[in-house]
Amino acid sequence: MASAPRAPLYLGLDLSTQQLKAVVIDGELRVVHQSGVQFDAELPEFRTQGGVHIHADRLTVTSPVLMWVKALDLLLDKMKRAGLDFSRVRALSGSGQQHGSVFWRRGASETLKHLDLDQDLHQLLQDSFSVSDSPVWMDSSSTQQCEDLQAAAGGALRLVEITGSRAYERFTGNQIAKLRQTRAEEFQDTERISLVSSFAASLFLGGYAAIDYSDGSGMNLLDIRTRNWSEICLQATAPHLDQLLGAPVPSTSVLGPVSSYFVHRYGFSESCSVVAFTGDNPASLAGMRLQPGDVAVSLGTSDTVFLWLQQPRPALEGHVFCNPVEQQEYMALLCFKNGSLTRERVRNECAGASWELFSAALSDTPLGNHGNIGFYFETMEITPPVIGVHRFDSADCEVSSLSPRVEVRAVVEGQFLSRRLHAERLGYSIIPGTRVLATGGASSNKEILQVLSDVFNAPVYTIDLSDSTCLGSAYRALHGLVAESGASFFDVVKKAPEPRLVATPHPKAKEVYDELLKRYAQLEERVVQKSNRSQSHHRNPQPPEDGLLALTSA
Ligand SMILES: Nc1ncnc2c1ncn2[C@@H]1O[C@H](COP(=O)(O)OP(=O)(O)O)[C@@H](O)[C@H]1O
Ligand SMILES: O=C(CO)[C@@H](O)[C@H](O)COP(=O)(O)O
Repeated sequence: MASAPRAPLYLGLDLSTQQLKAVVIDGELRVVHQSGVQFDAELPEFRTQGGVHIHADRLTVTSPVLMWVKALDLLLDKMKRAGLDFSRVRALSGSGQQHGSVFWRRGASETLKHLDLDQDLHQLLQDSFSVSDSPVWMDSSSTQQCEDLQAAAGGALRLVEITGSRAYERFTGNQIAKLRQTRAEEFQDTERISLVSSFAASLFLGGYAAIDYSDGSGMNLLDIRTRNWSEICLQATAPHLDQLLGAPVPSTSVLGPVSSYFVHRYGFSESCSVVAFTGDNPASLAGMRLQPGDVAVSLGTSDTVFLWLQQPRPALEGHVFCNPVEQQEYMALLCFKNGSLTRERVRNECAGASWELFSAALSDTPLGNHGNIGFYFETMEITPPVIGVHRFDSADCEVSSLSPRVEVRAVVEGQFLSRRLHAERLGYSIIPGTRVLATGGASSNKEILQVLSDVFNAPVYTIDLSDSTCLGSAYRALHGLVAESGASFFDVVKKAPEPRLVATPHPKAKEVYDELLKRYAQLEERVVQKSNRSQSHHRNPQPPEDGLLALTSA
């Protein structure tokens, strides 16, 4: 049934690595509109590949901040042309790729307050950023700053206890420390630092938006228990950093009404509320209505595995974030950098650049791939932190190539064995009744999901949209309006359609993959040792005190 012509709508956005997307839902939680802007294809003037620029050192990875602004201009124009009545939007929220940072130049807050209706945002804001290329989550160039932060905090484990993660190169605090040290002038000229999520919220607010607890947990700066910036981490990162960041807020906070620029230019209502934006993985948790016991596997640019956590469980691998929908609880996350782009590269080389042929190769090859196992860490991986492509035959001998169809199955099986291995190492296991909820671009591929189901030996479910981040943002917008009065997120979204079962494990899956997982673990150890040996050959470093040699980049 269509919604009444004046019935309220809720807008959810996602500013991710490769695109900016929007979903609009009505009060019955039905999707009434979807739009998107692909950075590479629709904003070619910024010359990005997969939404980013990889610098000559292969470690520094950035995106042009004005590309993101221009994408918002384009997206809103598209939505207007498609006939979306913005005046019905009661609340909006959004998400951004995690960890990325935006550096606002002195005076930018005044510019944001007085936006001229007749100009596009990207014209109005062209001088508003002290750093034009924002560091993003794929960056792994801040190894030194990670070591410094861990030393200041009293070791990696102590940092985990405070912030939920040991020091990671892509985490915002380490990127800020690097920028302060290497680009002092730009840093001096900075008035405010946003995450990608709070940056996007600032555009809608016409003023600086607060960072929410959940995305703030991906910075190595937030104390995830007190939900305040950690003094130790702030001091180790940059002077007066709390002023540059502003105070963090609960993820359900209403930050204020949409700015008059959006009211007059696009017809938003003056009372449309902007609810705090958060990270894309936390938003995805909301979009899939993940429950304790479920395991989410996101197959976007990055692959991530995440779960609902009642209490933080500190570990040197993976992350604990504040939960985006239940303020006193948490979520755990593992991130893998070599996800969709690696599958795409193998598709291009082995399956004629066609997902249909890629899927056919998966269907035509047997579970376990005749014992062949592959590691495809084409760029410096996060979990585990190694680089290199390695293929092994059934006798564990390293081989230089595999036939195209075997290579296709090797990349997908290898990735999912790794997701399962590292999730199990953190203590998470699939038990009868566990649902694996898949999302992200590659979750539209049934054959890939069949391999996921087989490797995890568990049923895989999806929601109707492969894009749970936008949907989660729209749900969060709706919840934000009533969260203050104590309404729970799950009560507000109880009418949402249940996830659908899309794959069940093959009867032989357990036998095949329990065995293969053991071999995968041993071979991964070999690959890590080999990579560490070649790194120490290049750099000859002293082993760090806490044994975290893995932190160092190639
Ligand atoms: N049919 C498909 N099979 C496998 N992967 C796909 C398919 N369609 C899209 N993808 C992958 O989805 C990725 C984009 O995922 P998405 O979640 O939209 O990215 P992000 O949100 O990180 O920008 C693409 O890089 C592409 O490799
Ligand atoms: O670094 C992480 C999570 O820690 C990534 O998951 C980013 O949040 C990017 O997300 P996608 O664009 O791949 O969805």
